[in-house]
Amino acid sequence: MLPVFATCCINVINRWEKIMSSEGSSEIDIWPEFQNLTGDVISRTAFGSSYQEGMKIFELQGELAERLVQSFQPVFIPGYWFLPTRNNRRMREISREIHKILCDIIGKREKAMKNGETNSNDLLGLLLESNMRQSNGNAKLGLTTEDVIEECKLFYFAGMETTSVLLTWTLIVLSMHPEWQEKAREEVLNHFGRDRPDFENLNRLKTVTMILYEVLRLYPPIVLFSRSTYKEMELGGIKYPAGVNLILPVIFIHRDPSIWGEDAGKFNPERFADGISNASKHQAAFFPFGGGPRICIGQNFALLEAKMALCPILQRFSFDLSPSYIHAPYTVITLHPQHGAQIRLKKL
Ligand code: HEM
Repeated sequence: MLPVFATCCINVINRWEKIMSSEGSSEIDIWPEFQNLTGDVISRTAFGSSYQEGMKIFELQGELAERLVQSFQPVFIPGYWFLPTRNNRRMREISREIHKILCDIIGKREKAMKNGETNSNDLLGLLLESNMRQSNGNAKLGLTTEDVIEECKLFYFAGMETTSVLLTWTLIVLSMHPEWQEKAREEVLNHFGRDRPDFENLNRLKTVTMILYEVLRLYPPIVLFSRSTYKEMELGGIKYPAGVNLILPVIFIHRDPSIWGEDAGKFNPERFADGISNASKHQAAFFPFGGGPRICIGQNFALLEAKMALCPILQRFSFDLSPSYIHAPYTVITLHPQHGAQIRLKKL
């Protein structure tokens, strides 16, 4: 995984260096840059050699998310989603296109695996291999192709959008707080100098980890998620029948002064100096990756990828906000910068 992260990050950094002016500075909207980066990473880790076909999926999923949000009505009209409006038709078209790309990738891979022509060191290979082993020729056992398609779609969306959002807000916030940018750079240079980061030392980056946690607290990529009661139960002194949908408003809890103190709205990574459990009054108050049995399976992947991307950026550039940047977080399933994230980079 780490070589994949490194290759993708270096491609981005090299491109940034190429577009620098002769004075060694330039303005870049890092939001699409990080979407490309995390799309590239997830395509390669999910689909290995078929990553280029996979890249098309993330463009389509981005459009699907935008259209899904557009389709929410101020007033709920039952059956609205089934009407053949332009938006609904396009959404169905996109879903069919994603389905077809995934079917083609899976079909090719299954054929190659049967012929012994491929290894299984990517997500798709692992899913198909474990499926073949489990079902052992019995089509009724194991995952169906549809199951594999759904797993790939989930992995793709969950893994790409969220991490690109995390990286984007991190650079924005470090531009707003140059003192923390400097602290992070110092730590990275102390550990790695100008060299490529290695796995062992990436896990030892304390300041960078505190910064990432504080960004996840203030700008959680998933601002809310839900749970349903499967039986009658009492929560906080209130009885709920089965089937009630409960919303967990991550962003509100992450910014609640009664939990985090009076400076809850301020960027202060120092609060995580003694770990997550000592950062607030309630251990479970920090939950950007959800919780319980359905907690995000990609949290270590995401944090490692974010650190791997931040290191070469801090090693090679200093950065601040462009005057054209407008701070406007808004939600299109994940928490986006509404007008982009224009950053001025300066070569070090
Ligand atoms: C900053 C990055 C990320 C954030 C903030 C994030 C957040 C979340 C959240 C809030 C959930 C729902 C958990 C729950 O219901 O308790 C989730 C689920 C999930 N995430 Fe992530 N995620 C991130 C990165 C990733 C990555 C990189 C991958 C894959 C490589 C991934 C794969 C998944 C999957 C497959 C699930 C569904 C798990 C299940 O339902 O059992 N996520 N994520």
